[in-house]
Amino acid sequence: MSGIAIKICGLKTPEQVRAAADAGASHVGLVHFARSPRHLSLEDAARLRQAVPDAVKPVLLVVDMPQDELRRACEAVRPDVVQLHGKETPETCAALRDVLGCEVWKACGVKDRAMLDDAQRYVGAVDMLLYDAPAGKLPGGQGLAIDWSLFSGFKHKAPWGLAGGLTAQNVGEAIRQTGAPLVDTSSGVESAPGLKDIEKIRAFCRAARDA
Ligand SMILES: O=C(O)c1ccccc1N[C@@H]1O[C@H](COP(=O)(O)O)[C@@H](O)[C@H]1O
Repeated sequence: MSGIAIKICGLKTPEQVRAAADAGASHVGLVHFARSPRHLSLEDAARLRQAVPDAVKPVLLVVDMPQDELRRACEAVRPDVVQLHGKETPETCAALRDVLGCEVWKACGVKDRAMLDDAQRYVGAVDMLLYDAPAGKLPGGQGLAIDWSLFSGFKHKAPWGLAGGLTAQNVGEAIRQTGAPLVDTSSGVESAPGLKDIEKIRAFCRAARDA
């Protein structure tokens, strides 16, 4: 069995959190972004966070949230990780990392080698770079895959993870092609936008662990 880290994002119920944890997820994502079909109020996110077992890290996903608001959100939800999925600059990320008292991950949209090179501006400012497809109508959660061949021969200078359109069917190939140490999925384990499917969560975790 591989030691790959697995994040299942956009969970809404304690049953889904338990299913992800039992299936071997290392991280579960709680989305606080009003335009997302996976949005949770801070009250609901704080309640759901209590259902996360100690062995699993809760990740609070936000988009371009002002520092003071995000600090208060973290006090309420107590995540182990904040995932910044907007246009936050390296300077903003570094400042947040200083004040939040938890890990800070930056999602970077990449569709070509120039965008991958540009994302390296965040090295040193964040705890992990999470590569995703570039923003479309929404900044993420779009089910769009990256061209994995971009990572071929790329020398990573910081911890990193792979997101974007990952499913039980393609995650094994994605891991083999990219060597990603962490994989992250949201829409790939749903039966409709915002509706998680527990069987798909189990199948995704199995496929990632078996890769
Ligand atoms: O999940 C969302 O609704 C979302 C909203 C705004 C920003 C990011 C969001 N999700 C993250 O996007 C990537 C890729 O998701 P997908 O697997 O392609 O659906 C992942 O990190 C999600 O956590």
